[in-house]
Amino acid sequence: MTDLSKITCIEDLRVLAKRRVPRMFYDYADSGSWTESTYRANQSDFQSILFKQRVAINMEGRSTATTMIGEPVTMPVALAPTGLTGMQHADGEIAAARAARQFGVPFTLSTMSICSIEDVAEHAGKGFWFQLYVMRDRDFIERLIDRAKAAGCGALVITLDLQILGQRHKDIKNGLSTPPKPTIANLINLATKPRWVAGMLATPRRKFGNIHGHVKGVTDMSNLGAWTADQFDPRLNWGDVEWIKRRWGGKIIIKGIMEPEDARLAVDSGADALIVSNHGGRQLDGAPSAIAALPAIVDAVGKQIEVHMDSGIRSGQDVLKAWALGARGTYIGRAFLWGLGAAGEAGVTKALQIIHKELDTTMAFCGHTQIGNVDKGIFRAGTYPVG
Ligand SMILES: Cc1cc2nc3c(=O)[nH]c(=O)nc-3n(C[C@H](O)[C@H](O)[C@H](O)COP(=O)(O)O)c2cc1C
Ligand SMILES: O=C(O)C(=O)c1ccccc1
Repeated sequence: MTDLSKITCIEDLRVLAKRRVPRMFYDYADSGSWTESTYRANQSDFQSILFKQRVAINMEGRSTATTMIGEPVTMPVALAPTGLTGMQHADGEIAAARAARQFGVPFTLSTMSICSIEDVAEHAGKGFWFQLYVMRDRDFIERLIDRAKAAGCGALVITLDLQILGQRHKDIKNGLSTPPKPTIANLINLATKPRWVAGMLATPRRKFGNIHGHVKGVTDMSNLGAWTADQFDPRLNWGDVEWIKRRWGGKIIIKGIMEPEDARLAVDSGADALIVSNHGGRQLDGAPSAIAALPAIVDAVGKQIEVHMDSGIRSGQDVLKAWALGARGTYIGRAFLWGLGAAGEAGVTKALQIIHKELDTTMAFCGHTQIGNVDKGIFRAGTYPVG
């Protein structure tokens, strides 16, 4: 067991993950597309918003508990769907789902996970959501939807911002694939990651669990970029959301909205929530940060639909800022992936503990004890909105 007692912030988890995770998979997570300017803006725009410090207000009896799409959560934070999570750590999706369940926050499983829906279902709690990527093969998508339903997933998160893949230079240079190819460079790098290798040798799961063995003819996914270009449906549109919603029959969350006009279409689609997101800066480089895009979307549709956000959250302070600007839920991607890479399930738990403590303490310093009462009044005038 790793001693996590000196780990005090998400940045510490990132540094440890970088040491323990093979370079190809560390780089895959810590990448944005092209110049990575949107990836950077996601964080720097959070930092430019300043709090108003209040004093001598009773801080006792604090609570960060609320609901996301009616689901009780201990704080408005869910684990974002992330592809290849089981390559950050052996059986990574199971580890993350267990940590989320224990903490009382939702876990979202990506279509592109290593552990399958069925693998994870045994370990996930009530907040087990499935993220859908729409492929050209509609029969496969229908089966995927049915599998998520059979596994008891409480919401379907439909991602609309990845019909094609934003180019991430490092993935191409590293020859990203799962399992990694036995090249000299990879073998040399793996030799420096004994914990990771030992974990992987103890599990059979190294390929895409929702896809391998479920789609006829799909065996070679070693070139992920080429495979995505081949399989993902570039014609995806709002009409598809309609048939998916009908087939699913449960709660729907639309992921990847950055503009009020698309937010209105998400409302029209009958979704229960939308996620303001630029995919963690991994798709359209040059798009604004998600925290900059959030206020206009809350203004446009916040009374009709639950607005969530992700992209750039690295602390509980960021969660509080998003909440105060109207996000009724947030998602963390890298923040939990780094915990996972650093120390498996315990590392994800650590990430959640860090974020919860930062959220709770900052709320108190801003003069509030109940997250439900927090609004824009916690900000210094002139430091928001950003962008
Ligand atoms: C390594 C990685 C893989 C991802 N894979 C998916 C995915 O399979 N499906 C999806 O909808 N979003 C995916 N995303 C985007 C996340 O769901 C989320 O929008 C993003 O990570 C939020 O930004 P953050 O990492 O700064 O918190 C991925 C993000 C990362 C970092
Ligand atoms: O890497 C990603 O951001 C992502 O969503 C994805 C896309 C295609 C395959 C695997 C993951």
